[in-house]
Amino acid sequence: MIELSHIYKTFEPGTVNESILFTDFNLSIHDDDFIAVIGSNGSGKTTMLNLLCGSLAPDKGQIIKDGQDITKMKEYRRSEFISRVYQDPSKGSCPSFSILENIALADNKGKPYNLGLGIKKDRLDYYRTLLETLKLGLENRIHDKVGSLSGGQRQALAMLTSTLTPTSLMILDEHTAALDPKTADNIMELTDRLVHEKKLTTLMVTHNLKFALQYGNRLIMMHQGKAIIDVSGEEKKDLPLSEILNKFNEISLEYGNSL
Ligand SMILES: Nc1ncnc2c1ncn2[C@@H]1O[C@H](COP(=O)(O)OP(=O)(O)OP(=O)(O)O)[C@@H](O)[C@H]1O
Repeated sequence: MIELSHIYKTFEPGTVNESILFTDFNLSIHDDDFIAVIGSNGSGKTTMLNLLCGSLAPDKGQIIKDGQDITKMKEYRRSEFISRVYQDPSKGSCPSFSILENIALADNKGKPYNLGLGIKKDRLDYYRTLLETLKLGLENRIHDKVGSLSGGQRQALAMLTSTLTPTSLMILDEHTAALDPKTADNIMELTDRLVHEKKLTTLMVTHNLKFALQYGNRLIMMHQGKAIIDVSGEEKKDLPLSEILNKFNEISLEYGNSL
């Protein structure tokens, strides 16, 4: 379990641009959670992910993993057990490396490794088998540079590489937002399959309400640094789209704009 406990975060405190975002924010992510996070722009979704990954420190509060306080743990150390797939497909892989090199690098995350030593035949066969599961024909292109792949292909590869080694939390940061609708559907199906096959604890931020309702066991809606909806199980399954749209309308009305 990973917890954000009594988190406070203010940006640019004491200046005219001061922005108080989190005031005693709490979130417990359980091991069997696949959480879809939705919310208005500026509601704090990315900041929440950054706090979990360690790219941002809270002003007050703790981040706890399985009872251990990791608040002060550096981001690179947390990356050993937290993986993140970004909105921009170019962020999840190295374009000047081949597909094979990218997979080998991910496979050897945290281990002393030298690309010059080469990749053993049985490992190569294993990587090909993994690539076959993506059903994109990438297993026949293992020596192609990743920079030559489409956004959808790169995102599929990023999903594969980020789940190659055991991970305690997979963070999906609007990972389908830059893809066309059909490719986004395919990546979501792949995501769902990997989450279930590997029993991944997953936190997915999305602006796609269809995906948020269709996938995951839990749905959280953020607004102004608070979780204004947090439903799971049957309650999530029964949640009508109209209720979410009404909430968005209420939020929007606060700012003087109805949907
Ligand atoms: N580094 C920063 N400096 C100043 N303000 C920031 C910083 N990062 C975030 N904020 C502010 O915190 C608030 C929440 O931002 P955040 O990016 O977490 O929202 P979000 O829910 O991810 O939005 P979006 O859906 O637009 O991506 C916003 O008001 C934003 O301007």
